[in-house]
Amino acid sequence: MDFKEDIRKSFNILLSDEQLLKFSKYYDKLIEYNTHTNLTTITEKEDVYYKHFYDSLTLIPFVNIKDGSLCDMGSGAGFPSIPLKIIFPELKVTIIDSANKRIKFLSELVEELGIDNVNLAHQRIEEYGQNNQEKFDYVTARALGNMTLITEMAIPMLKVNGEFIAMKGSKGKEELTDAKQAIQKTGGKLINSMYLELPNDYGERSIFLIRKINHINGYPREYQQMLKKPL
Ligand SMILES: C[S@@+](CC[C@H](N)C(=O)[O-])C[C@H]1O[C@@H](n2cnc3c(N)ncnc32)[C@H](O)[C@@H]1O
Repeated sequence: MDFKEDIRKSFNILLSDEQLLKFSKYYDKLIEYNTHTNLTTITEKEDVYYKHFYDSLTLIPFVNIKDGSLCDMGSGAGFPSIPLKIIFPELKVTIIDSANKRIKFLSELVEELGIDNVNLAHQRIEEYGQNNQEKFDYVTARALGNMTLITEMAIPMLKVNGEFIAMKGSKGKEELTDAKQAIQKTGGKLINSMYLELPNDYGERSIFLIRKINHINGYPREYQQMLKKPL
């Protein structure tokens, strides 16, 4: 594996020794913590580097995301926001996750990596979103769930002209078709759809970029309502 060279080739980013060390510490911490707390089923070093770290960075060519505020919904063990923060230290990151064990892991991780400006919210996204409207420049979601639901959660938290980046697997296209109404009703507009393959046959991915055009009040609704009557 030549992670540094693959990042340079794919994203035109030359990782410093310090950044490489942060990824290495991230890997070690994830594996050590995973022995007592279930964080990921992917544990082989090369798999973690490509299926988690590299994959988290695939949005870089499509979004101008070097600084500003980013909210990562359902970040789990920190994807995509922590790899992005290692590359772009100026980003102000807020992570929302309802699983306390993941928030606890992340709080130890950011301390050990020595990264600042990461705010960890142990809360349900839709509750956080009701109280934090028009707040972020970017919202990300990777492997979080149904595109219609995550659109309703994400767009209200964006500032007007902010961007929602939804990171999906190989079946993203069908989900996007289902989410067209949700995008429109929450004041968003699909700007770009990207379909890509990870290196070394690690799989297909899709990334959708949705810009907020208007702020519409009343979203996100209560979770049960979102499930019962998807937009
Ligand atoms: C499948 S994991 C994906 C984690 C990570 N984004 C990744 O790409 O590996 C989904 C995460 O979202 C969190 N989650 C799911 N629904 C949520 C909600 N409504 N509010 C807060 N967290 C939620 C779960 O606790 C879990 O950590």
